[in-house]
Amino acid sequence: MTSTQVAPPAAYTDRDAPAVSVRGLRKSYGGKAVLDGLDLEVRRGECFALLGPNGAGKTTTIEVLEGVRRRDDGGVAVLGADPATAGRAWRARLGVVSQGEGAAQALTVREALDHFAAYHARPRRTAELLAAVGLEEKAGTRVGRLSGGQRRRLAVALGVQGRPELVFLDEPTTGMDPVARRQFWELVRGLRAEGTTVLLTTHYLDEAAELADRVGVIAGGRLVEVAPPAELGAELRRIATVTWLDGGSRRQVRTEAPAAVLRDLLATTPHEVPGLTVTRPGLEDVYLQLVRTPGGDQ
Ligand SMILES: Nc1ncnc2c1ncn2[C@@H]1O[C@H](COP(=O)(O)OP(=O)(O)OP(=O)(O)O)[C@@H](O)[C@H]1O
Repeated sequence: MTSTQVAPPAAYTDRDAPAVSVRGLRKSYGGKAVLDGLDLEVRRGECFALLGPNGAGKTTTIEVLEGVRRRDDGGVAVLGADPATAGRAWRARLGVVSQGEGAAQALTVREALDHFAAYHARPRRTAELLAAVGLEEKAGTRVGRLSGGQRRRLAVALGVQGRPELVFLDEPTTGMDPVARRQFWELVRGLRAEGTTVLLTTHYLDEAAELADRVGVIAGGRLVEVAPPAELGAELRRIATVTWLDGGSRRQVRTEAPAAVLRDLLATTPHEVPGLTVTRPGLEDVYLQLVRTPGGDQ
């Protein structure tokens, strides 16, 4: 590995230092660069959502941060340590919900939670976890018999069982039904209220908007933009679209000054303007444009 060794300065142990700090992260598979100089900072106590198309490198990034994947180059500090060399004490401060299948198929849900509780110094109570992820009725069911969405719920419960300072959630709600997703959102809000730092990946933009203090979009191997969800793509959001019906046909104007367009329109129309709407791009529109930019040639 040619990675730049980040010698964490004393400040990194400070509660005010970022939970995650990444500079110039590079990773290739078979000569093809997936991460091409990615910079990322996650502040202590925030919920940060990593967005990006399939194959953009979100899981690769998270795995490098968890210390389970080697990087080719770049400086990485997670809770003040380099994940490539950090030890068990550091790992105990992390919670991980990965995309993979869990183990312990033969145990019941309750047995699995009780079993893994022994690995933590201060585990959350099994009953509390079962309630938090809505698996109380499945407590006596073998893990191997759970549905896909129920397995995700169990994975989330196991990921937060040890009261981690920083939790990585890689597509945590994939396969969950809408009720379970909302339950999960409550869980994440609770974690955040306790001061836990959360780094999650998701393809659900409503989820990112609901949960994240800031979102980052990966495209073309880099983070192309970082902002609070409502401010992402501020430039793109300046353009409003005014639409209305004119003699049965639909008219549309894209403008940075919708009020002026409306004034002109109302001045020339004696009655109501049929079908009049003013819209601005939402998070999804902005996201789609960001991942289509030259930086993110997906
Ligand atoms: N072990 C590996 N060997 C070879 N290529 C890999 C390996 N792991 C990932 N890749 C490739 O690297 C790219 C990034 O994969 P990664 O899983 O990080 O993307 P992602 O953003 O998490 O995607 P998704 O949204 O689909 O989960 C993909 O093209 C993938 O095929």
